[in-house]
Amino acid sequence: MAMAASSNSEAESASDISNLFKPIYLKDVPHLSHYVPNLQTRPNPLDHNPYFNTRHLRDHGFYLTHSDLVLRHIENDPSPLPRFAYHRAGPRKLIYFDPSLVRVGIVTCGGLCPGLNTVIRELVMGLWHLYDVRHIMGITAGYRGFYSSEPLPLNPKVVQHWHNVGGTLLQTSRGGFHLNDIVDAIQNHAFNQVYIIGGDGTMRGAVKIFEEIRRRKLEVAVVGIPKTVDNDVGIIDKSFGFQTAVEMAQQAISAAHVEAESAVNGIGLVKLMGRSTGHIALHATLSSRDVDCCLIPEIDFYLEGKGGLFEFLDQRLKENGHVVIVVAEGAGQDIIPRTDSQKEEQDESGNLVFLDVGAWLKSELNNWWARDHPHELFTVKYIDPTYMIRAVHANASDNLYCTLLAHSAIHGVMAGYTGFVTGPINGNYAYIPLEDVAQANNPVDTKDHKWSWVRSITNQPDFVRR
Ligand SMILES: Nc1ncnc2c1ncn2[C@@H]1O[C@H](COP(=O)(O)OP(=O)(O)OP(=O)(O)O)[C@@H](O)[C@H]1O
Ligand SMILES: O=P(O)(O)OC[C@H]1O[C@](O)(CO)[C@@H](O)[C@@H]1O
Ligand SMILES: [Mg+2]
Repeated sequence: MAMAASSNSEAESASDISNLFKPIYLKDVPHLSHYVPNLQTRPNPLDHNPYFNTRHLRDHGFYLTHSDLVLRHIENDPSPLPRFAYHRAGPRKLIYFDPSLVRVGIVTCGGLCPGLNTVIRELVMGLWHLYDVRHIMGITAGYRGFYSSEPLPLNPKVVQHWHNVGGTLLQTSRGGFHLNDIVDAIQNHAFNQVYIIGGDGTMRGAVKIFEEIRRRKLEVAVVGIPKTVDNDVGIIDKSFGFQTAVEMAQQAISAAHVEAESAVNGIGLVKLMGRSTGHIALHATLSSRDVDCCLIPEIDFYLEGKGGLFEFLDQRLKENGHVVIVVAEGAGQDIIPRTDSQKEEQDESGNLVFLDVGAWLKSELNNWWARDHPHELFTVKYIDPTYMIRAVHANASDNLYCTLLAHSAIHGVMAGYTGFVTGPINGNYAYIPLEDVAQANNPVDTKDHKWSWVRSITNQPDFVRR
């Protein structure tokens, strides 16, 4: 019997790994040589850089080749989904630009995120010290800066201390995306390398810029560096600044806990960023362990009745005397009453303006308690650290991440790639088609282990009406 069982399970595990041999499709990225004829190549200047030993042999040398790939899924995925591979980021033996003729434009768009200034600094440092590029310009105040203001000359001396400063010293903005004005400005400034740092909206704009540049057959490489404190950009492992934001959120949660615990029937309510994804709220909840309930945009919730939030809070207050709630800014937007004009309100980029879910919840909580427990003490302390978690400089690990991102972007552009994004996939830096990143979003997967883990430590309801 034992023998039969063991050979059965061996046969099962042997057949289980057949998916490892599914075909792998390469997600190629565009290259300048695809549409610009007769491009000259030259040896990589790293050959003569005293800090790099380019003759040092790994398996096949210091430089990466077209065959160095990163797999999208490294686990044995039993689903019928296809398997994809991306070009691995890093220096190439031959480059497609004469460094003395390179003219760089760097722009930051969208909301702030810890690490923006580090990425800019490392782009400047890397271009200057690795590739001897001397003409580097910062475009000020987002996409509109291309056509509405003079660029800011950047060099190592100017950017030396930028990694110690939050925000973006180039400034940023929303809106102002006028494709032809932007590409005309790129031509007028004779930029041939454009580094675009921003979130999902920025990447969608970058695709259009790249396509227009290709349509005009300009010898200009366009690279996107994904930035989003919400971690809502897909394909890459996570976005820079996200970890810093989660770390900063701990202070708010901890304060909410102290306030709630020090009151009779105290509720500490913390609103964290996350327009369409609850990653910050989820990760902050898991790291803190003081949170009783985490509300995210991916899960609808309701207040009244069986299985609702109030029933859960009632119970938890009876058990513990206090409750800490973390709510992502995009949660509950469907159930907050809106006036007609609020339904229409958009920011300059066309994103719907959200109502303050924290303020609404606070008022609903107070009404509920006054109605159901009129003679008992009750306190809601609402903490909204919104900008405090993103308007800070990057922590050590995000700073390192920003450096690797910037250098990966530079190596890819110098090698002639264009219309791509660089970012880590399974811990390895890769070149990903811009279009794919612009289309991919990254919601919290509420069916996977991480969300189950949240539910298991908070024991909060699943908000499924039964
Ligand atoms: N579909 C689009 N096509 C062209 N440009 C776009 C598009 N969506 C947004 N943009 C432009 O990209 C810039 C940034 O967009 P947005 O304000 O949505 O921020 P984001 O890049 O998504 O960053 P975040 O959401 O993390 O703050 C703006 O200048 C906006 O006009
Ligand atoms: O107030 P701002 O600068 O428009 O930014 C707020 C938004 O930016 C983000 O930080 C990133 O999209 C969101 O979480 C938030 O809704
Ligand atoms: Mg966005």
